[in-house]
Amino acid sequence: MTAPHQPWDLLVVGGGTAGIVAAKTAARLGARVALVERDRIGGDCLWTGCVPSKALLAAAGRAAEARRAATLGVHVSGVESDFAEVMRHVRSAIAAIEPQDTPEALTAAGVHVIQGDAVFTGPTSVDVDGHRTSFHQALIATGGQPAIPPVRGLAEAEPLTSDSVWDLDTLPRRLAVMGGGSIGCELGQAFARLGSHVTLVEMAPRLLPREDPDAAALVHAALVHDGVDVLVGHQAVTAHGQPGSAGTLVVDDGAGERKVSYDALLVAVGRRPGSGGLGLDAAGVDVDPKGYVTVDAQLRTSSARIWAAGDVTPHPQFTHVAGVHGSLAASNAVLGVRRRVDASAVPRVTFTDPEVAAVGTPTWAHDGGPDPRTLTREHVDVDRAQAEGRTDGFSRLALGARGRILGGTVVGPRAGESLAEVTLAVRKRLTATDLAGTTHPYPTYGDGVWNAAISAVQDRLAAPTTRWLLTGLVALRRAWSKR
Ligand SMILES: Cc1cc2nc3c(=O)[nH]c(=O)nc-3n(C[C@H](O)[C@H](O)[C@H](O)COP(=O)(O)OP(=O)(O)OC[C@H]3O[C@@H](n4cnc5c(N)ncnc54)[C@H](O)[C@@H]3O)c2cc1C
Ligand SMILES: NC(=O)c1ccc[n+]([C@@H]2O[C@H](COP(=O)([O-])OP(=O)(O)OC[C@H]3O[C@@H](n4cnc5c(N)ncnc54)[C@H](O)[C@@H]3O)[C@@H](O)[C@H]2O)c1
Repeated sequence: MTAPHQPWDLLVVGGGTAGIVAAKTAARLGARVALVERDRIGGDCLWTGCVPSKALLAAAGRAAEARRAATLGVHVSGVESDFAEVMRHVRSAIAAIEPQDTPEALTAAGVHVIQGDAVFTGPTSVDVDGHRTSFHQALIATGGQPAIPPVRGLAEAEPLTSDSVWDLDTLPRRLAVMGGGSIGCELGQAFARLGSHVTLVEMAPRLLPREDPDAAALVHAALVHDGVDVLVGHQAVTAHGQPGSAGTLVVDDGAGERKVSYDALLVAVGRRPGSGGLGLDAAGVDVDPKGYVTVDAQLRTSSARIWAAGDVTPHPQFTHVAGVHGSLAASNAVLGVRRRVDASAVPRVTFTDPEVAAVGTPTWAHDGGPDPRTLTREHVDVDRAQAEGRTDGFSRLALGARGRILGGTVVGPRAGESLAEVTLAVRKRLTATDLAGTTHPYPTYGDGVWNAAISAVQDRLAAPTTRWLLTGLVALRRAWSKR
């Protein structure tokens, strides 16, 4: 291995989104940068996460659209999906995006790529497959892996995870999914729409436990409409099955056990951090009890020259967070500046149909707290939704003092796009009046958020003092007009 510039200004461990963005940022700033990746550059998002899941959802969505077209008077007969072709589409989406993330692309951006497994040997050095490399600053961006919960027989059954589900070449007739979070709901809906009989098992009392309950209820209804057997409040107790073959999952809702037979079992109950085997003790890097690398607001670890970003830290596990944090940590590391993480407006989208998009302060009472002040525009009152026959959604804003927009939840087609302005509003501390005074194009789903904001202004106009003032002004004007 050649190591022309040791010690590196920045050595990045992990070539997923956090590592790639960090390495490119540091190189752009003029630093001498190396990135170590043990597998494929691109990480979870490109190979097994966002890209394949959204490509699969797109195919499944087309099938659902074709079936739903009859409600608008368009009759499409014989809708069939060919799983092998669908998976070809998934792979072609990956192939189209991959060139941005190849070793050659990184080299062209000024990053030295080292293929291998990195292990820290001290606070300023790593070993990559036995070769010592030293650094002034390093960034840990090693992501995570799917978690397998300690359910009897589960590990032995070798279930599918979000890592391996993409290797399927035939559609499972019966798919059991453990976990009703983002992955479980997205993939459960996609497989159901493509023709699997899906049973979704979630131990919490509702799907998407981190989202507004009204949003979760709409997703639940949509999944049931797609033919998914949704079992909320069910804990998996035992799995009976051999690797790669049919089996049974025994689930319990507290009142009794029930057997779910499957041809394939997908486990989607969260991820664990990829901090094991990295030699973090030797580097003086602390992890929390769950194994996440602890970082301060500048993304510095407990070791002065080592930083961390992405899924290996306790921050929300999203590609956009990994990228923004990778860039921030890299500039702090190589410039010595003190940029801090801004957690006030981190948007998230679950790409089910309808989509669930949310940002900022929750739009529902949570953690035992009081109901927040919210304003909701149901999509039955949004003209675009009516025109498209897609009224299963809403736009909801959480407001603080003087109408400041603190958060929002949008549910509906392309809700993630509608959320962009709410994210900006939260980050820039805008008020409902700011949003209400901004002309929105008609007819769009954005009308939902706009009209929620307008109703906040209308509520203010209806307050007794304002009402009294306005009535007085109108009366004066009337008197003046009569002169
Ligand atoms: C099914 C699924 C769908 C998702 N959909 C979305 C979505 O729609 N939107 C969204 O925002 N997020 C989504 N996510 C989450 C998103 O994929 C992750 O948050 C993001 O990819 C994390 O990036 P990262 O750089 O932190 O880690 P990773 O992408 O996991 O990269 C870590 C890299 O480090 C390498 N590595 C680990 N240890 C070592 C070592 N010792 N030496 C060298 N290299 C090492 C690994 O091989 C890997 O390439 C999804 C995730 C899944 C699983
Ligand atoms: N659209 C997106 O942005 C997107 C999509 C997919 C994944 N992701 C990221 O990937 C991460 C992992 O996704 P995930 O869906 O695996 O995790 P998650 O944390 O979103 O959901 C896991 C779900 O599994 C349930 N669960 C836990 N143990 C269980 C058990 N033993 N039996 C039944 N249910 C159980 C939990 O109550 C929870 O609802 C997410 O945190 C998210 O950040 C993002």
